Amino acid sequence: MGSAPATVGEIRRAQRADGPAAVLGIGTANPPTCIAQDDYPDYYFRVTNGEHLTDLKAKLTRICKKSGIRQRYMHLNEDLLAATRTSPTASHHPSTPAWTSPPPPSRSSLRPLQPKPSPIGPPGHRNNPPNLQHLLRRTRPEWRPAPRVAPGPSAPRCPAPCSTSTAAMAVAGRSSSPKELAENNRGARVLVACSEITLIAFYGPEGGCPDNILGQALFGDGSGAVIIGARPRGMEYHISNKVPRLLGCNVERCLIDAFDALGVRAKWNDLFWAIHPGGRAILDHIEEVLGLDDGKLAASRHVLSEFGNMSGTTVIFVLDELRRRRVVKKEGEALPEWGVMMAFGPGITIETLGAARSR
Ligand SMILES: CC(C)(COP(=O)(O)OP(=O)(O)OC[C@H]1O[C@@H](n2cnc3c(N)ncnc32)[C@H](O)[C@@H]1OP(=O)(O)O)[C@@H](O)C(=O)NCCC(=O)NCCSC(=O)CC(=O)O
Repeated sequence: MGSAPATVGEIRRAQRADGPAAVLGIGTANPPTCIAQDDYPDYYFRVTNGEHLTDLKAKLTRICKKSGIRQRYMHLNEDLLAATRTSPTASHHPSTPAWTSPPPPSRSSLRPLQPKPSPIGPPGHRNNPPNLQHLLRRTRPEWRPAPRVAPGPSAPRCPAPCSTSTAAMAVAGRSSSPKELAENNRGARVLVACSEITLIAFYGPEGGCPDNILGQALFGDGSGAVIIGARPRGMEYHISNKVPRLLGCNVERCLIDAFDALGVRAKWNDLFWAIHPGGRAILDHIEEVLGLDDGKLAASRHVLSEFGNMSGTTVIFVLDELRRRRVVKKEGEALPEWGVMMAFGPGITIETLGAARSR
């Protein structure tokens, strides 16, 4: 006898995610040309042949100073202007350079928009590129599903340019919103991508029309993307009290393997140490099992004391602290040639790196 067929309710429950949609990853990118806000008035009036509009330039300078903006990134730069400029007389305004249709920002003009791993996320996703089922992209002036990636009903439309990312992420109850896609499709990962470029609003200064100048002082180019999915497993700390001892029992084996691979015979007290200070007891156990002298783990203890355990970031702070300590070393003190960088993670994992000091 076969089992009873699944009910419609069971099928729908199986298709849907169990939890609410959440942002699982965030990525941002900007074009490589960065212009300091203090330099912008000179740059703008130079490239637009508007130096004679001294009052307007003074106005832009005042606006820039009060803008709270230190710098902006722009795809449009002087190389692109020079390459696309046609003739000075072809412009709409006498001071406005004219150019043929500039190319859209190429992939290579943006740093890779690799979504950063989120501190929350389903197992196996922390360091892996997500498997995306849906892509929503911002196209002026609306949000639409990208062709072929998210077939089906239209995406929600969010016409106000500055709020599009937020609106596109927040809008609920409409077909094909990221929230709907994520919650109605178990395991779905939705990429919401937004890219803004000032190129289409870049024009020369109009004498007698000071209103327009503000826009030239505010906007910059940037892209952002978020990955939305449902039922991420929130990160919870379950740290066994065996961790310090387990690490203590295994570090020596890891160190031997790391230095054997380098062909280096190391005495532990002859090394410098950058250990992830996961907890004071971990440092105590490692110090004890390796018979390390007092002070060998001082940089790790200092970072733990001053910053706590910042997970993966902590060991970089330790490296920086070692560098700082090297600068203020005592007269005649010999610096170790070789050292160890070591960090721990869930599982339990131990990552070990033997490295030589640069001269
Ligand atoms: C927590 C400690 C500072 C406590 O210091 P001591 O062990 O010297 O003190 P102690 O034995 O008197 O313990 C003090 C109290 O802490 C409690 N305690 C100790 N270890 C615990 C644990 N793992 N979980 C929950 N409670 C714990 C004890 O029961 C005790 O409770 P009571 O007072 O009620 O009796 C230390 O054990 C420590 O540094 N542990 C290592 C923490 C760790 O594993 N970090 C790795 C994080 S993961 C990581 O770093 C990697 C990553 O980010 O991915």
